[in-house]
Amino acid sequence: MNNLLLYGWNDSLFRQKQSTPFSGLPHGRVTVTHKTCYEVVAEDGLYLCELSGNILYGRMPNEYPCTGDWVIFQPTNEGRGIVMDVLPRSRTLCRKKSGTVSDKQMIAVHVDKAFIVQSLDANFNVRRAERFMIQVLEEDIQPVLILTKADLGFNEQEIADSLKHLVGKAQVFTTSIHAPETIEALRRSIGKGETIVFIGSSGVGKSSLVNALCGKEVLETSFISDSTGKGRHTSTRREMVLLEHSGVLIDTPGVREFGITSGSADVLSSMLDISDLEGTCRFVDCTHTNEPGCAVIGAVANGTLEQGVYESYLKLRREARYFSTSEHERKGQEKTLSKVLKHYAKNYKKDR
Ligand SMILES: Nc1nc2c(ncn2[C@@H]2O[C@H](COP(=O)(O)OP(=O)(O)OP(=O)(O)O)[C@@H](O)[C@H]2O)c(=O)[nH]1
Ligand SMILES: [Zn+2]
Repeated sequence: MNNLLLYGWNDSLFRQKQSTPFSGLPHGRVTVTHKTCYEVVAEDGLYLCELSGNILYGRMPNEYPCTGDWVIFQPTNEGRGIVMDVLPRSRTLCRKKSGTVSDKQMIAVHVDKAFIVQSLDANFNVRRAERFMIQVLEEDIQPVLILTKADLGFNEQEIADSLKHLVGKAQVFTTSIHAPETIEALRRSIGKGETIVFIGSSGVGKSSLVNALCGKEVLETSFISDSTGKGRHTSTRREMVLLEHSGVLIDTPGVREFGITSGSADVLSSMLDISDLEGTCRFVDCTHTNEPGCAVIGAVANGTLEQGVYESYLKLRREARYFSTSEHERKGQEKTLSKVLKHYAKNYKKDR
C-alpha cells in the first residue's frame, strides 16, 4: 500500500477528481514518463499505463502526462492501465525545447520547491542562479539555492558577496555529501507531501544529494512491479523518489540548462532589485538603456547596482521578450491544429 498523501495528494486534487467523469476510477501520480507509457504510483501499487484514444488524439502533446502529473486511470490486467484523464496542472516547470525558439517542454508538474543546485567550484555562476530563480518564481515555485561540494574549499566572502541580492528571495544551503549535518539541515527543510525538483548542470551533485537525502542509493534503480515482485521494465533512471516521512524528490534528466520561457518583466525586475529604481526614472516608459534621467543607469554609475546584475537584466529581458512574441504567434496556429485533432478524434471513435 502506498500512502498518496506523502506523494502530495490533497483535498483540492480530490475535489478536482470528483468533478471529472472518472471519479470512480483510481488515481495515481506519474513517476516516470517513457515515449508511449507512464509509470504511475497508485494506492495499491505501481502501474504501467498507456493513454486512452481520447487523450492521444484529442490533446496536444504538451497536454500528455508528464512527471509529477496526477492521472485517473482504468486498470486493465496485472499492473497495467489506461490513463483516462489528467488533473488540472499547477506550478509547472518548463523549459524551451532545444533547437526551437518558443516551444515549451514540460519538465515536472505540481512542484512546490525547486532545489537549484550549483557546486562551489568553477560551476558556481550567479547569473545562472538568477536565471533559474526567475523561471521558477514565474510559476509560483519556491526557489532554494543549494551550493554543493563545500568540502572542496571555496572563498566564502566572494560567494556571499555575489549572492547578496538573492538572499531573502531564496533560502540558501551549503552542503557536502561528506558532512552529514549539512544534508540533515536540508532534509529538515522538506515538508510532508512536498514535491521538490532538482535543477542544475551535469555533475554538480544532484544525484549524490538525492541519495544522501534518502540515506541510500535510490537512483539508477529499476521499476519493480508490486504485484509480481519481478522487474518488468527497467528504466535507465528513476525520476521520482519518495523520502521516508516527508516529500517527493524529482531529478529529471531533462533539466540541465534552460532558457527563460516567460515574459514577465515584473518578476525579472523584482528579482534583480530593479523595481524600486524603475519607478524613479524620468520617463515612465524608460527602457533603462540610454534615456536621460534613468535611475537604473544612474545606480550602475554610482555603484549601488552592480554592472553584472544590470547586464544580466538586459540579457534576460531580451530573451523573455523574444519568447513571448513568438509564443503569441504560435498560439493562433495551435488552436486550429487542436480543432482538427478533436474533429479527427470524434470521427476516429465513430469509425470503430
Ligand atoms: N567532494 C564532493 N564531491 C561531490 C559532492 N557531491 C557530489 N560529488 C561528486 O560529484 C560528481 C557528480 O555527482 P552527481 O551526483 O553524479 O552529479 P549530478 O548533478 O547528478 O550529475 P548528472 O547526473 O550528470 O546531472 C560525483 O563524482 C560525486 O561523487 C560533494 O558534496 N563533495
Ligand atoms: Zn530607466
